[in-house]
Amino acid sequence: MSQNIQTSLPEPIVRYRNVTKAFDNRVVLKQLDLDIMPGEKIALIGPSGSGKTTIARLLMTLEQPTSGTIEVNGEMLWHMEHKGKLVPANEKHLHRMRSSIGMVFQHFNLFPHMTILRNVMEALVHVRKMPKQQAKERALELLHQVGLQHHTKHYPAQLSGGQKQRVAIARALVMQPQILLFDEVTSALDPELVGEVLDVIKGIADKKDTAMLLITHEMDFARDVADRILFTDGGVIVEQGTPEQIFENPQSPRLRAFLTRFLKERQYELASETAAAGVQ
Ligand SMILES: Nc1ncnc2c1ncn2[C@@H]1O[C@H](COP(=O)(O)OP(=O)(O)OP(=O)(O)O)[C@@H](O)[C@H]1O
Repeated sequence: MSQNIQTSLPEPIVRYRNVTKAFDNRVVLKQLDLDIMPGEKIALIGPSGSGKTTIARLLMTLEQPTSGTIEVNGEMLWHMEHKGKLVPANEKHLHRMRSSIGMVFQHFNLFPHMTILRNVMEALVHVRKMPKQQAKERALELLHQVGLQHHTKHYPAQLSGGQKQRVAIARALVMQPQILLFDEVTSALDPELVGEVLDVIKGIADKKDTAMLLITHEMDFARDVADRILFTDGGVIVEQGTPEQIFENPQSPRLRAFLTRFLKERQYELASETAAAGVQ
């Protein structure tokens, strides 16, 4: 007797279709097609100005596409149904869609007048309308997870850059987003603080089934964390693949040139660090 077993592939949680973005007639993203699967970890690499941040800002509703569509969980981000027709999204729709997406920025964006605990609780209480005690418990759990359980009463100004960034990560995680966006989260940090933030992100990537879009210039980190790497240049995805494919067998001349340049810069940095250490 044959059994009719139906296997259905999971649906992407994010779907960019033919998305173009122009600023003042200057096209910075060209006809982007991208699916992000549930739990998938994607690293976006590429030269400065290649459109990486724009990809994330479009999803975060900080920018609107010039053309094309973005769907989250099968629902249009920038459009909504009204009387059976698709109409431009209103603020309420955008707000609801945004609530399943978390973002961590380069410059932390913490509230300076609030304690670390309040910073992490704030959105639970005011956006999710969660009772304060429950929000506090959830926030404390997250602060523990990022290793800041002893700093809950401190203010952002009392923390190092790495600690501030870990608060920002806890604040994004506390909302239990389906997808987390990290935009160059270590590029404003002193080199000695980079590792602690990358370790926290790696820990989250290993433990949680949250999808992640990581924009990074840290190639070793991208290799460690990502399931898939996208290389963008000139507003298009030039090449994509597993970390092994991208770093060990790059196909396009643009990606090869980018990686070569990156390696040279890295060697130069290492040589400078070694020379500086020798002088001390
Ligand atoms: N609000 C804006 N107005 C005008 N131009 C913009 C705006 N935001 C981005 N751009 C331009 O769009 C292009 C792509 O920028 P984007 O920040 O997406 O690149 P990126 O790959 O993230 O670069 P980086 O690695 O330097 O952050 C750049 O040329 C940038 O100057």
